[in-house]
Amino acid sequence: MELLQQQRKFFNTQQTKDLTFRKKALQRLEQEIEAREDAICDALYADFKKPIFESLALETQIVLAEIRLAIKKFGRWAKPKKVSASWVNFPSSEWIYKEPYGSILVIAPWNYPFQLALAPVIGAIAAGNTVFLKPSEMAPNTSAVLKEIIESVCLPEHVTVVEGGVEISQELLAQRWDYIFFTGSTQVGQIVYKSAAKHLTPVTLELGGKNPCIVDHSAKVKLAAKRIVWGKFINGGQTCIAPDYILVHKKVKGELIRALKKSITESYGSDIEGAAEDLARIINAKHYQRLKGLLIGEEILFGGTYNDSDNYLSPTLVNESALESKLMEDEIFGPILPIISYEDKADIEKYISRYGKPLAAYVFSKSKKFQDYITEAYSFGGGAINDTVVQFTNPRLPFGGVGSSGMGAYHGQHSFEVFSHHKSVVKRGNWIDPSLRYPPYNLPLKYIKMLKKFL
Ligand SMILES: NC(=O)C1=CN([C@@H]2O[C@H](COP(=O)(O)OP(=O)(O)OC[C@H]3O[C@@H](n4cnc5c(N)ncnc54)[C@H](OP(=O)(O)O)[C@@H]3O)[C@@H](O)[C@H]2O)C=CC1
Ligand SMILES: CCCCCC(=O)O
Repeated sequence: MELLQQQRKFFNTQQTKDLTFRKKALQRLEQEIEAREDAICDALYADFKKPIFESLALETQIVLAEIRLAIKKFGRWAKPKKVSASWVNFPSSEWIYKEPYGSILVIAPWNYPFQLALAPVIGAIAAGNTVFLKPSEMAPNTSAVLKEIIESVCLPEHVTVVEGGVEISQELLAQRWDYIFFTGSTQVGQIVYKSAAKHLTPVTLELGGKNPCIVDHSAKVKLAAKRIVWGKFINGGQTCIAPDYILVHKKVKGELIRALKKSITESYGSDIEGAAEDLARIINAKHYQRLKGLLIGEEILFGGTYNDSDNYLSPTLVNESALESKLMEDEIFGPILPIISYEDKADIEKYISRYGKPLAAYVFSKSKKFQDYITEAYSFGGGAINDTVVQFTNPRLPFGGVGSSGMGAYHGQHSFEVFSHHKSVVKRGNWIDPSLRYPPYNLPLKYIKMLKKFL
Protein backbone atom coordinates (compact mmCIF):
# COMPACT_ATOMS: atom_id res chain seq x y z
CA MET A 1 0.00 0.00 0.00
CA GLU A 2 2.30 2.65 -1.34
CA LEU A 3 -0.24 5.44 -0.78
CA LEU A 4 -0.71 4.47 2.85
CA GLN A 5 3.05 4.87 3.37
CA GLN A 6 2.84 8.26 1.68
CA GLN A 7 -0.01 9.23 4.01
CA ARG A 8 2.03 8.16 7.04
CA LYS A 9 5.00 10.19 5.82
CA PHE A 10 2.74 13.17 5.23
CA PHE A 11 1.19 12.83 8.68
CA ASN A 12 4.67 12.75 10.21
CA THR A 13 5.43 16.14 8.64
CA GLN A 14 2.85 17.46 11.18
CA GLN A 15 1.09 19.46 8.42
CA THR A 16 -2.34 17.96 9.14
CA LYS A 17 -2.03 19.19 12.73
CA ASP A 18 -1.90 22.79 11.52
CA LEU A 19 -5.36 24.30 12.13
CA THR A 20 -5.16 26.51 9.03
CA PHE A 21 -4.35 23.46 6.89
CA ARG A 22 -7.38 21.63 8.26
CA LYS A 23 -9.69 24.61 7.87
CA LYS A 24 -8.61 25.18 4.26
CA ALA A 25 -9.22 21.51 3.41
CA LEU A 26 -12.73 21.68 4.88
CA GLN A 27 -13.48 24.98 3.11
CA ARG A 28 -12.38 23.55 -0.25
CA LEU A 29 -14.54 20.49 0.39
CA GLU A 30 -17.54 22.69 1.23
CA GLN A 31 -17.10 24.76 -1.95
CA GLU A 32 -16.70 21.69 -4.16
CA ILE A 33 -19.81 20.00 -2.77
CA GLU A 34 -21.82 23.18 -3.26
CA ALA A 35 -20.54 23.45 -6.82
CA ARG A 36 -21.33 19.81 -7.62
CA GLU A 37 -24.62 19.43 -5.72
CA ASP A 38 -26.61 18.76 -8.91
CA ALA A 39 -24.10 16.14 -10.05
CA ILE A 40 -24.31 14.45 -6.65
CA CYS A 41 -28.12 14.34 -6.84
CA ASP A 42 -27.90 12.96 -10.40
CA ALA A 43 -25.51 10.25 -9.22
CA LEU A 44 -27.81 9.27 -6.35
CA TYR A 45 -30.75 9.11 -8.76
CA ALA A 46 -28.73 7.03 -11.22
CA ASP A 47 -27.82 4.59 -8.43
CA PHE A 48 -31.33 3.90 -7.14
CA LYS A 49 -33.66 6.72 -8.12
CA LYS A 50 -33.22 8.49 -4.81
CA PRO A 51 -35.72 11.41 -4.93
CA ILE A 52 -33.95 14.74 -5.42
CA PHE A 53 -35.59 16.20 -2.32
CA GLU A 54 -34.18 13.36 -0.21
CA SER A 55 -30.75 13.67 -1.84
CA LEU A 56 -30.64 17.34 -0.87
CA ALA A 57 -32.24 17.08 2.57
CA LEU A 58 -30.69 13.79 3.73
CA GLU A 59 -27.39 13.70 1.85
CA THR A 60 -25.70 16.88 0.61
CA GLN A 61 -27.19 19.36 3.09
CA ILE A 62 -26.37 17.09 6.03
CA VAL A 63 -22.74 16.94 4.88
CA LEU A 64 -22.58 20.71 4.32
CA ALA A 65 -24.03 21.35 7.79
CA GLU A 66 -21.39 19.06 9.32
CA ILE A 67 -18.60 20.85 7.42
CA ARG A 68 -19.84 24.33 8.37
CA LEU A 69 -20.16 23.37 12.03
CA ALA A 70 -16.65 21.90 12.00
CA ILE A 71 -15.15 24.97 10.29
CA LYS A 72 -16.85 27.21 12.83
CA LYS A 73 -16.06 25.20 15.97
CA PHE A 74 -13.10 22.87 15.44
CA GLY A 75 -10.56 25.45 16.63
CA ARG A 76 -12.26 25.35 20.03
CA TRP A 77 -12.65 21.55 19.91
CA ALA A 78 -8.90 21.23 19.18
CA LYS A 79 -7.75 23.44 22.06
CA PRO A 80 -6.00 21.58 24.95
CA LYS A 81 -8.53 21.36 27.77
CA LYS A 82 -7.36 22.40 31.28
CA VAL A 83 -8.79 20.32 34.14
CA SER A 84 -8.67 21.07 37.86
CA ALA A 85 -5.32 19.90 39.21
CA SER A 86 -4.99 17.11 41.77
CA TRP A 87 -3.54 18.34 45.07
CA VAL A 88 -1.17 15.34 45.17
CA ASN A 89 0.63 16.90 42.16
CA PHE A 90 0.88 20.31 43.78
CA PRO A 91 2.21 22.56 42.28
CA SER A 92 0.85 21.66 38.78
CA SER A 93 -1.52 22.48 35.92
CA GLU A 94 -3.22 19.51 34.26
CA TRP A 95 -4.40 19.15 30.65
CA ILE A 96 -6.09 16.98 28.02
CA TYR A 97 -4.51 17.29 24.56
CA LYS A 98 -6.59 16.29 21.51
CA GLU A 99 -4.14 14.36 19.38
CA PRO A 100 -5.01 13.03 15.89
CA TYR A 101 -4.65 9.25 15.65
CA GLY A 102 -2.93 9.30 12.24
CA SER A 103 -4.16 7.16 9.32
CA ILE A 104 -7.90 6.58 9.30
CA LEU A 105 -9.80 4.01 7.23
CA VAL A 106 -13.46 4.85 6.53
CA ILE A 107 -15.63 2.11 4.95
CA ALA A 108 -19.08 3.26 3.88
CA PRO A 109 -22.42 1.62 2.95
CA TRP A 110 -24.61 2.11 -0.10
CA ASN A 111 -27.87 3.37 1.39
CA TYR A 112 -26.87 6.97 2.06
CA PRO A 113 -23.71 6.60 0.01
CA PHE A 114 -22.76 10.28 0.05
CA GLN A 115 -23.33 11.47 3.60
CA LEU A 116 -22.41 8.20 5.35
CA ALA A 117 -19.11 8.29 3.48
CA LEU A 118 -18.23 11.95 4.00
CA ALA A 119 -19.61 12.72 7.49
CA PRO A 120 -16.91 10.63 9.21
CA VAL A 121 -14.26 11.97 6.79
CA ILE A 122 -15.13 15.53 7.92
CA GLY A 123 -14.54 14.59 11.56
CA ALA A 124 -11.27 12.88 10.69
CA ILE A 125 -9.97 15.93 8.76
CA ALA A 126 -11.12 18.35 11.47
CA ALA A 127 -9.22 16.29 14.06
CA GLY A 128 -5.99 16.43 11.99
CA ASN A 129 -5.81 12.93 10.50
CA THR A 130 -5.15 11.50 7.02
CA VAL A 131 -7.96 9.42 5.51
CA PHE A 132 -8.62 6.51 3.16
CA LEU A 133 -12.28 6.33 2.14
CA LYS A 134 -13.77 3.16 0.62
CA PRO A 135 -17.30 3.92 -0.66
CA SER A 136 -19.73 1.12 -1.56
CA GLU A 137 -19.44 -0.30 -5.07
CA MET A 138 -23.22 -0.87 -4.91
CA ALA A 139 -23.72 2.85 -5.50
CA PRO A 140 -21.17 3.25 -8.32
CA ASN A 141 -22.27 6.66 -9.57
CA THR A 142 -22.09 8.22 -6.14
CA SER A 143 -18.76 6.47 -5.48
CA ALA A 144 -17.37 8.00 -8.67
CA VAL A 145 -18.52 11.53 -7.81
CA LEU A 146 -17.07 11.17 -4.29
CA LYS A 147 -13.71 10.26 -5.85
CA GLU A 148 -13.85 13.26 -8.21
CA ILE A 149 -14.69 15.65 -5.39
CA ILE A 150 -11.94 14.42 -3.07
CA GLU A 151 -9.35 14.32 -5.85
CA SER A 152 -10.13 17.89 -6.82
CA VAL A 153 -9.78 19.35 -3.32
CA CYS A 154 -7.45 17.14 -1.28
CA LEU A 155 -3.84 15.99 -1.61
CA PRO A 156 -3.87 12.17 -2.03
CA GLU A 157 -1.42 11.93 0.85
CA HIS A 158 -4.07 13.71 2.97
CA VAL A 159 -7.39 12.19 1.83
CA THR A 160 -7.87 9.54 -0.83
CA VAL A 161 -10.84 7.54 -2.15
CA VAL A 162 -10.32 3.88 -3.05
CA GLU A 163 -13.25 2.56 -5.06
CA GLY A 164 -14.14 -1.10 -5.11
CA GLY A 165 -16.04 -3.84 -3.33
CA VAL A 166 -15.40 -6.57 -0.81
CA GLU A 167 -11.97 -7.52 -2.18
CA ILE A 168 -10.61 -3.98 -1.97
CA SER A 169 -12.22 -3.60 1.45
CA GLN A 170 -10.45 -6.74 2.69
CA GLU A 171 -7.12 -5.64 1.20
CA LEU A 172 -7.46 -2.36 3.08
CA LEU A 173 -8.48 -4.11 6.30
CA ALA A 174 -5.31 -6.21 6.13
CA GLN A 175 -3.23 -3.02 6.63
CA ARG A 176 -2.45 -1.46 9.99
CA TRP A 177 -4.59 1.65 10.59
CA ASP A 178 -4.63 4.07 13.47
CA TYR A 179 -8.44 4.09 13.45
CA ILE A 180 -11.17 2.33 11.46
CA PHE A 181 -14.64 3.85 11.05
CA PHE A 182 -17.06 1.30 9.59
CA THR A 183 -20.69 1.75 8.65
CA GLY A 184 -22.57 -1.31 7.49
CA SER A 185 -24.11 -4.58 8.59
CA THR A 186 -23.48 -6.25 11.91
CA GLN A 187 -22.09 -9.30 10.13
CA VAL A 188 -19.42 -7.31 8.27
CA GLY A 189 -18.86 -5.20 11.36
CA GLN A 190 -17.65 -8.37 13.08
CA ILE A 191 -15.19 -8.99 10.23
CA VAL A 192 -13.89 -5.44 10.55
CA TYR A 193 -13.54 -5.76 14.32
CA LYS A 194 -11.52 -8.98 13.94
CA SER A 195 -9.17 -7.31 11.43
CA ALA A 196 -8.74 -4.30 13.71
CA ALA A 197 -7.95 -6.52 16.68
CA LYS A 198 -4.79 -7.81 14.96
CA HIS A 199 -3.24 -4.35 15.28
CA LEU A 200 -5.19 -3.22 18.35
CA THR A 201 -6.74 -0.55 16.12
CA PRO A 202 -9.59 1.38 17.75
CA VAL A 203 -12.86 1.29 15.81
CA THR A 204 -16.24 2.89 15.51
CA LEU A 205 -18.82 0.41 14.22
CA GLU A 206 -22.07 1.93 12.93
CA LEU A 207 -24.17 -1.19 12.42
CA GLY A 208 -27.77 -2.25 11.98
CA GLY A 209 -30.58 -3.51 14.14
CA LYS A 210 -34.26 -4.46 14.14
CA ASN A 211 -35.80 -1.20 15.33
CA PRO A 212 -39.13 -1.47 17.23
CA CYS A 213 -41.79 1.21 16.95
CA ILE A 214 -44.40 1.04 19.72
CA VAL A 215 -47.81 2.71 19.41
CA ASP A 216 -49.78 2.60 22.66
CA HIS A 217 -53.51 3.18 23.08
CA SER A 218 -53.00 6.82 24.15
CA ALA A 219 -51.09 7.78 20.98
CA LYS A 220 -52.29 10.51 18.62
CA VAL A 221 -52.80 7.84 15.97
CA LYS A 222 -53.17 9.93 12.79
CA LEU A 223 -50.04 11.95 13.52
CA ALA A 224 -48.20 8.80 14.56
CA ALA A 225 -49.10 7.19 11.23
CA LYS A 226 -47.83 10.19 9.27
CA ARG A 227 -44.50 10.20 11.10
CA ILE A 228 -44.11 6.42 10.89
CA VAL A 229 -44.80 6.44 7.12
CA TRP A 230 -42.21 9.21 6.66
CA GLY A 231 -39.50 7.49 8.68
CA LYS A 232 -40.19 4.05 7.23
CA PHE A 233 -40.44 4.83 3.51
CA ILE A 234 -37.87 7.57 2.92
CA ASN A 235 -35.04 6.15 0.84
CA GLY A 236 -37.36 3.29 -0.15
CA GLY A 237 -37.24 1.97 3.43
CA GLN A 238 -33.44 1.52 3.20
CA THR A 239 -32.57 3.52 6.29
CA CYS A 240 -30.76 1.95 9.23
CA ILE A 241 -32.77 3.91 11.81
CA ALA A 242 -36.13 3.38 10.13
CA PRO A 243 -38.86 1.73 12.24
CA ASP A 244 -38.47 -1.94 11.30
CA TYR A 245 -41.75 -3.25 12.77
CA ILE A 246 -44.76 -1.84 14.65
CA LEU A 247 -45.99 -3.05 18.02
CA VAL A 248 -49.45 -1.50 18.36
CA HIS A 249 -51.82 -1.79 21.30
CA LYS A 250 -54.81 -3.97 20.37
CA LYS A 251 -57.22 -1.13 21.14
CA VAL A 252 -55.89 1.13 18.36
CA LYS A 253 -54.64 -1.40 15.80
CA GLY A 254 -57.52 -0.91 13.36
CA GLU A 255 -57.34 2.87 13.64
CA LEU A 256 -53.59 2.82 13.05
CA ILE A 257 -53.85 0.58 9.97
CA ARG A 258 -56.45 2.90 8.44
CA ALA A 259 -54.30 5.93 9.22
CA LEU A 260 -51.15 4.28 7.79
CA LYS A 261 -52.95 3.42 4.54
CA LYS A 262 -54.25 6.97 4.28
CA SER A 263 -50.85 8.49 4.97
CA ILE A 264 -49.11 6.25 2.40
CA THR A 265 -51.69 7.23 -0.22
CA GLU A 266 -51.37 10.93 0.66
CA SER A 267 -47.57 10.66 0.49
CA TYR A 268 -47.17 8.51 -2.63
CA GLY A 269 -50.54 8.81 -4.41
CA SER A 270 -53.10 6.10 -5.14
CA ASP A 271 -51.24 4.85 -8.21
CA ILE A 272 -48.14 4.29 -6.12
CA GLU A 273 -46.08 2.97 -9.00
CA GLY A 274 -46.53 6.44 -10.50
CA ALA A 275 -44.58 7.79 -7.52
CA ALA A 276 -41.37 7.31 -9.46
CA GLU A 277 -40.04 10.67 -8.30
CA ASP A 278 -40.91 10.25 -4.63
CA LEU A 279 -39.84 6.72 -3.78
CA ALA A 280 -36.29 5.41 -4.02
CA ARG A 281 -35.87 1.99 -5.67
CA ILE A 282 -34.30 -1.05 -4.05
CA ILE A 283 -30.55 -0.80 -4.54
CA ASN A 284 -30.08 -3.96 -6.61
CA ALA A 285 -31.70 -7.19 -7.78
CA LYS A 286 -30.23 -9.18 -4.87
CA HIS A 287 -31.83 -6.99 -2.20
CA TYR A 288 -35.02 -6.64 -4.31
CA GLN A 289 -35.46 -10.42 -4.55
CA ARG A 290 -34.61 -10.78 -0.84
CA LEU A 291 -37.39 -8.35 0.06
CA LYS A 292 -39.93 -9.97 -2.28
CA GLY A 293 -39.05 -13.29 -0.68
CA LEU A 294 -39.88 -11.91 2.78
CA LEU A 295 -43.50 -11.37 1.68
CA ILE A 296 -44.12 -15.03 0.85
CA GLY A 297 -46.76 -16.45 3.19
CA GLU A 298 -47.49 -13.07 4.79
CA GLU A 299 -50.94 -11.39 4.95
CA ILE A 300 -50.55 -8.16 3.01
CA LEU A 301 -52.81 -5.37 4.29
CA PHE A 302 -51.69 -2.72 1.81
CA GLY A 303 -49.25 -2.36 -1.11
CA GLY A 304 -47.20 -5.41 -2.07
CA THR A 305 -47.06 -4.28 -5.70
CA TYR A 306 -43.73 -4.49 -7.52
CA ASN A 307 -41.98 -4.06 -10.85
CA ASP A 308 -39.07 -6.44 -11.51
CA SER A 309 -37.67 -4.29 -14.30
CA ASP A 310 -37.13 -1.39 -11.95
CA ASN A 311 -36.38 -3.02 -8.58
CA TYR A 312 -39.59 -1.30 -7.49
CA LEU A 313 -41.44 -2.41 -4.37
CA SER A 314 -44.37 -0.32 -3.13
CA PRO A 315 -44.79 0.72 0.53
CA THR A 316 -46.26 -2.46 2.05
CA LEU A 317 -48.09 -3.19 5.30
CA VAL A 318 -48.14 -6.76 6.62
CA ASN A 319 -50.50 -8.13 9.28
CA GLU A 320 -49.34 -9.93 12.42
CA SER A 321 -46.08 -11.45 11.13
CA ALA A 322 -45.17 -14.45 13.24
CA LEU A 323 -42.10 -14.14 15.44
CA GLU A 324 -40.60 -17.12 13.59
CA SER A 325 -41.32 -15.68 10.13
CA LYS A 326 -38.54 -14.67 7.70
CA LEU A 327 -39.84 -11.09 7.95
CA MET A 328 -39.20 -11.05 11.69
CA GLU A 329 -35.88 -12.89 11.53
CA ASP A 330 -33.57 -9.96 10.83
CA GLU A 331 -33.47 -6.27 9.88
CA ILE A 332 -35.85 -5.75 6.91
CA PHE A 333 -34.07 -2.75 5.36
CA GLY A 334 -36.80 -2.15 2.78
CA PRO A 335 -40.36 -0.75 2.34
CA ILE A 336 -42.17 -3.51 4.25
CA LEU A 337 -43.80 -2.74 7.62
CA PRO A 338 -45.07 -5.62 9.78
CA ILE A 339 -47.87 -4.56 12.17
CA ILE A 340 -48.07 -6.65 15.31
CA SER A 341 -50.61 -6.05 18.09
CA TYR A 342 -49.83 -6.30 21.78
CA GLU A 343 -51.88 -6.29 24.96
CA ASP A 344 -49.33 -5.63 27.69
CA LYS A 345 -45.68 -5.01 28.49
CA ALA A 346 -44.95 -8.74 28.48
CA ASP A 347 -45.95 -8.88 24.79
CA ILE A 348 -43.61 -5.98 24.03
CA GLU A 349 -40.79 -7.66 25.94
CA LYS A 350 -41.33 -10.91 24.00
CA TYR A 351 -40.61 -9.17 20.73
CA ILE A 352 -37.92 -6.66 21.60
CA SER A 353 -35.84 -9.03 23.73
CA ARG A 354 -35.70 -11.54 20.85
CA TYR A 355 -33.17 -9.38 19.02
CA GLY A 356 -29.85 -7.72 19.78
CA LYS A 357 -29.90 -4.13 21.01
CA PRO A 358 -31.47 -2.11 18.17
CA LEU A 359 -29.90 0.97 16.59
CA ALA A 360 -33.13 2.86 17.19
CA ALA A 361 -36.43 2.59 19.04
CA TYR A 362 -39.57 4.70 18.86
CA VAL A 363 -42.61 5.08 21.08
CA PHE A 364 -45.84 6.91 20.29
CA SER A 365 -47.75 7.64 23.48
CA LYS A 366 -49.19 10.53 25.48
CA SER A 367 -48.25 8.83 28.75
CA LYS A 368 -44.96 10.14 30.17
CA LYS A 369 -44.88 7.08 32.42
CA PHE A 370 -44.98 4.75 29.43
CA GLN A 371 -42.51 6.88 27.45
CA ASP A 372 -40.07 6.74 30.38
CA TYR A 373 -40.67 3.03 30.84
CA ILE A 374 -39.69 2.19 27.24
CA THR A 375 -36.77 4.65 27.27
CA GLU A 376 -35.35 3.17 30.47
CA ALA A 377 -36.33 -0.49 30.23
CA TYR A 378 -34.74 -1.12 26.80
CA SER A 379 -31.23 -0.41 25.55
CA PHE A 380 -30.94 1.03 22.04
CA GLY A 381 -28.62 3.33 20.09
CA GLY A 382 -30.95 6.31 20.06
CA GLY A 383 -34.52 7.15 19.20
CA ALA A 384 -37.49 9.42 19.48
CA ILE A 385 -40.76 9.79 21.33
CA ASN A 386 -43.77 10.58 19.11
CA ASP A 387 -41.58 10.68 16.00
CA THR A 388 -39.11 8.58 14.00
CA VAL A 389 -35.56 9.10 12.61
CA VAL A 390 -35.25 12.73 13.78
CA GLN A 391 -32.57 11.89 16.35
CA PHE A 392 -30.22 11.89 13.34
CA THR A 393 -30.66 15.60 12.66
CA ASN A 394 -29.07 17.19 15.74
CA PRO A 395 -25.24 17.20 15.67
CA ARG A 396 -25.25 17.69 19.45
CA LEU A 397 -26.80 14.22 19.81
CA PRO A 398 -24.18 11.45 19.45
CA PHE A 399 -25.31 9.07 16.68
CA GLY A 400 -24.40 5.42 17.10
CA GLY A 401 -25.41 1.95 18.16
CA VAL A 402 -24.98 -0.26 21.21
CA GLY A 403 -24.29 -3.99 21.51
CA SER A 404 -25.01 -5.70 18.17
CA SER A 405 -26.02 -2.35 16.56
CA GLY A 406 -22.55 -0.90 17.04
CA MET A 407 -20.02 0.92 19.20
CA GLY A 408 -18.96 4.56 19.22
CA ALA A 409 -20.95 7.55 18.05
CA TYR A 410 -20.37 10.63 15.90
CA HIS A 411 -21.79 13.84 14.40
CA GLY A 412 -20.67 17.37 15.21
CA GLN A 413 -18.10 17.57 17.98
CA HIS A 414 -18.63 13.87 18.71
CA SER A 415 -16.97 13.17 15.33
CA PHE A 416 -13.99 15.32 16.31
CA GLU A 417 -13.65 13.41 19.61
CA VAL A 418 -13.93 10.02 17.82
CA PHE A 419 -10.86 10.80 15.74
CA SER A 420 -8.82 12.34 18.57
CA HIS A 421 -6.72 10.53 21.17
CA HIS A 422 -7.20 12.30 24.51
CA LYS A 423 -3.65 12.70 25.86
CA SER A 424 -3.34 13.66 29.55
CA VAL A 425 -0.42 15.87 30.54
CA VAL A 426 0.53 17.13 34.04
CA LYS A 427 2.79 20.19 34.08
CA ARG A 428 4.65 20.36 37.40
CA GLY A 429 6.04 23.47 39.03
CA ASN A 430 9.68 23.45 40.19
CA TRP A 431 9.48 26.18 42.80
CA ILE A 432 8.65 23.73 45.60
CA ASP A 433 8.92 19.95 45.93
CA PRO A 434 6.98 18.48 48.91
CA SER A 435 8.93 15.40 50.00
CA LEU A 436 5.92 13.42 51.17
CA ARG A 437 6.01 10.93 48.30
CA TYR A 438 9.73 10.17 48.38
CA PRO A 439 11.23 7.30 50.42
CA PRO A 440 12.29 6.83 53.15
CA TYR A 441 8.60 6.75 54.07
CA ASN A 442 9.09 8.11 57.52
CA LEU A 443 5.70 9.73 57.92
CA PRO A 444 3.93 8.15 60.93
CA LEU A 445 1.22 5.72 59.76
CA LYS A 446 -1.50 7.68 61.56
CA TYR A 447 -0.82 10.70 59.32
CA ILE A 448 -0.89 8.55 56.16
CA LYS A 449 -4.28 7.23 57.27
CA MET A 450 -5.43 10.84 57.72
CA LEU A 451 -4.22 11.73 54.22
CA LYS A 452 -6.14 8.79 52.67
CA LYS A 453 -9.41 10.67 52.82
CA PHE A 454 -7.95 13.35 50.54
CA LEU A 455 -6.84 10.85 47.82
N1 LIG B 1 -25.41 2.60 11.90
C1 LIG B 1 -25.48 3.28 10.77
O1 LIG B 1 -25.22 4.49 10.73
C2 LIG B 1 -25.85 2.59 9.52
C3 LIG B 1 -25.92 1.21 9.44
N2 LIG B 1 -26.23 0.63 8.23
C4 LIG B 1 -26.35 -0.81 8.14
O2 LIG B 1 -25.62 -1.27 7.00
C5 LIG B 1 -26.32 -2.34 6.38
C6 LIG B 1 -26.61 -1.99 4.94
O3 LIG B 1 -25.48 -1.47 4.34
P1 LIG B 1 -24.55 -2.41 3.43
O4 LIG B 1 -23.67 -1.53 2.63
O5 LIG B 1 -25.37 -3.45 2.75
O6 LIG B 1 -23.65 -3.12 4.51
P2 LIG B 1 -22.43 -4.12 4.25
O7 LIG B 1 -21.97 -4.49 5.58
O8 LIG B 1 -22.79 -5.16 3.28
O9 LIG B 1 -21.31 -3.22 3.51
C7 LIG B 1 -20.73 -2.11 4.18
C8 LIG B 1 -19.37 -1.83 3.57
O10 LIG B 1 -18.52 -2.96 3.81
C9 LIG B 1 -18.07 -3.53 2.57
N3 LIG B 1 -18.09 -4.98 2.74
C10 LIG B 1 -19.12 -5.82 2.49
N4 LIG B 1 -18.76 -7.09 2.78
C11 LIG B 1 -17.48 -7.04 3.24
C12 LIG B 1 -16.53 -8.02 3.69
N5 LIG B 1 -16.84 -9.31 3.75
N6 LIG B 1 -15.30 -7.61 4.09
C13 LIG B 1 -14.98 -6.29 4.05
N7 LIG B 1 -15.82 -5.31 3.61
C14 LIG B 1 -17.05 -5.69 3.22
C15 LIG B 1 -19.07 -3.04 1.54
O11 LIG B 1 -18.47 -3.01 0.27
P3 LIG B 1 -19.42 -2.96 -1.03
O12 LIG B 1 -20.73 -2.34 -0.65
O13 LIG B 1 -18.63 -2.12 -1.98
O14 LIG B 1 -19.57 -4.39 -1.46
C16 LIG B 1 -19.43 -1.65 2.05
O15 LIG B 1 -18.45 -0.71 1.64
C17 LIG B 1 -27.61 -2.51 7.16
O16 LIG B 1 -27.43 -3.53 8.12
C18 LIG B 1 -27.78 -1.18 7.86
O17 LIG B 1 -28.51 -1.29 9.06
C19 LIG B 1 -26.48 1.37 7.09
C20 LIG B 1 -26.42 2.74 7.17
C21 LIG B 1 -26.12 3.45 8.38
C1 LIG C 1 -32.00 10.25 7.80
C2 LIG C 1 -30.63 9.78 7.39
C3 LIG C 1 -30.24 8.49 8.09
C4 LIG C 1 -28.88 7.97 7.64
C5 LIG C 1 -28.40 6.77 8.40
C6 LIG C 1 -29.35 5.59 8.24
O1 LIG C 1 -29.22 4.82 7.29
O2 LIG C 1 -30.24 5.48 9.08
